[in-house]
Amino acid sequence: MSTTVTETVTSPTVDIKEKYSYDKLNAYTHPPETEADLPWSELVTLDLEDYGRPGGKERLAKQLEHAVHHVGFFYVKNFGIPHEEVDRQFTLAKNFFQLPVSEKENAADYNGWRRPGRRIMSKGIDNVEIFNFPKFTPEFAGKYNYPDLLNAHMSEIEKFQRELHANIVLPLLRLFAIILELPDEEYLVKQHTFDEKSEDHSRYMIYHPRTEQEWADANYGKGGGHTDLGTVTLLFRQPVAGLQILGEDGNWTWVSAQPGTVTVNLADTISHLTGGWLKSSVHRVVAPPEDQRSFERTGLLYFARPHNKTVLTPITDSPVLQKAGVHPRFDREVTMEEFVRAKQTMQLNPDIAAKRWAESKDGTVELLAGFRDKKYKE
Ligand SMILES: O=C(O)CCC(=O)C(=O)O
Ligand SMILES: [Fe+2]
Repeated sequence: MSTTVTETVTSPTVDIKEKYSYDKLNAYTHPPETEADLPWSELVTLDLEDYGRPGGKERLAKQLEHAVHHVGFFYVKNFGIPHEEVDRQFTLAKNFFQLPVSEKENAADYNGWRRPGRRIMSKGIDNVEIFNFPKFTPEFAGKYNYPDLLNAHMSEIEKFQRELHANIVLPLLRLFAIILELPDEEYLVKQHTFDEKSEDHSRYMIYHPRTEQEWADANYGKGGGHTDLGTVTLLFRQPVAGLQILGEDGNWTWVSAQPGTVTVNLADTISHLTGGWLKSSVHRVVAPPEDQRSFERTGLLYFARPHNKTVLTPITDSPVLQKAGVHPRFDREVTMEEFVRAKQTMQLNPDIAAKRWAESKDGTVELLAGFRDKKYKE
């Protein structure tokens, strides 16, 4: 047996793994639930355990039909990720946001760290800090300098992202295909395979507490109604209330924190692919009820998107869409890549966006090829 030098060399990876091991981090715990009596949204809960059973997909599709056409929001449970693994992600998020700015600011562009004060609001600046992880595919490998805290746990962060995609996003896309009566149940899955280039990302997010004056200056978050950009957004249970949905009746209701669930909302792209039949839901995050206002609100999210090359015209071989007589949303062929660019130009450049909204006469702004974004009532 040859002697090697490896036993005397300390690997930096081993060092950071030791330095940032979970027992040395500040453990995340959920803040207590609110006692406030709020108008809660009534959302269906899909039990994904049923998905693999005979007839399960069909049962779940039936259960989901109304929600995806009329509400745009629902919960899923039993998605095969142990809650300890989810809690570890919350702990990494908490500890990441506690790092000094000098350690956070290395990462760049849409992915990586975004400091508070960047998001567009009708009044005031935002209190939100974000870290986006692009997909763990070769296009993004080595593109960002992550802080050591995250590097120490990168394989688990990747595993978690891949599980969200495989255990939740793909099964939901098959359920949508069943609802749309597509001849190929894999139709949408084929536009969302993990390994091909797309701008999916997982996200750590924190809403910092605001003073009463800051909330008043920000109009209590009531101007922040928006739809998300992609296919579906997954949002882990967060007990600090704040998320609201705009219903078909024009009223806002609050999304409650159901234990063991992920909240799912449909977003713009799946709506484009179905000419608006699948509903991209309008939502916003407002000031938490008074008994929760002093808490940080930590978010764990996944934003699913189709491949960049996907053309966003309505699917042609769906009897459901044919019967509904849906129309394209754009006046020419638009790819996902173009749509992402157009929407992010508005999201990441508050000055450009504010100017365009100010110039708008009817509360809408043309985003791309005849498709208009609109502001939602407070
Ligand atoms: O934090 C939440 O509850 C929702 C966040 C959200 O709507 C978004 O990031 O698009
Ligand atoms: Fe959103």
